[in-house]
Amino acid sequence: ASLTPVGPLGELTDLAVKRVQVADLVAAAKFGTPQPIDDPAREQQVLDTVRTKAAQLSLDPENAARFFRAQIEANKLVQRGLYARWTEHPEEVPSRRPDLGTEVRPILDRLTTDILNELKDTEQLRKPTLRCEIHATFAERSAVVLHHLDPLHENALAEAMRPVCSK
Ligand SMILES: O=C(O)C(=O)C[C@]1(C(=O)O)C=C[C@@H](O)C=C1
Repeated sequence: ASLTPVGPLGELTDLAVKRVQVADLVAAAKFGTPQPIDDPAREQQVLDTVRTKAAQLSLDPENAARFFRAQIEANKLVQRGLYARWTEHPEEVPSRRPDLGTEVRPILDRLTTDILNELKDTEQLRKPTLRCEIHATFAERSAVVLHHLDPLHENALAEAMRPVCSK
């Protein structure tokens, strides 16, 4: 059985869901350590990689970077939400702390590649049109149901998908 959201933006939406879900691992890696949620140097590195790989795919690098800035904002939204939750309910803090550098960021790096390939595959559709907005809405709504997203991750997904039709 496929758990991919419906329509031509289903795969891209699915990858955005995966990225906001990895935010749980990022938060688990950082919570209770001095490592801050915001890491501007890492963000710069992610965006530099995005621009380089976008150019290799003949995608507009600035458009791709805009999409990834939204992915990063969405990721931080989840991290902050989980910090608030875990501060209030310490019993919900994950028992294992994943390693950010060797375990969590490599997952994000693979998602960067996958998302860029989907941006390429959906390039024709992703224009500021009602058609694109409708497909984005359907994919988002189905993702929320398929993945049982809680309000925190649902809001983060909405943030992540905001620039999807703004080619
Ligand atoms: O890699 C991290 O440390 C993260 O928190 C993930 C992430 C991202 O979404 O790529 C988000 C916030 C940080 O400022 C840097 C990067």
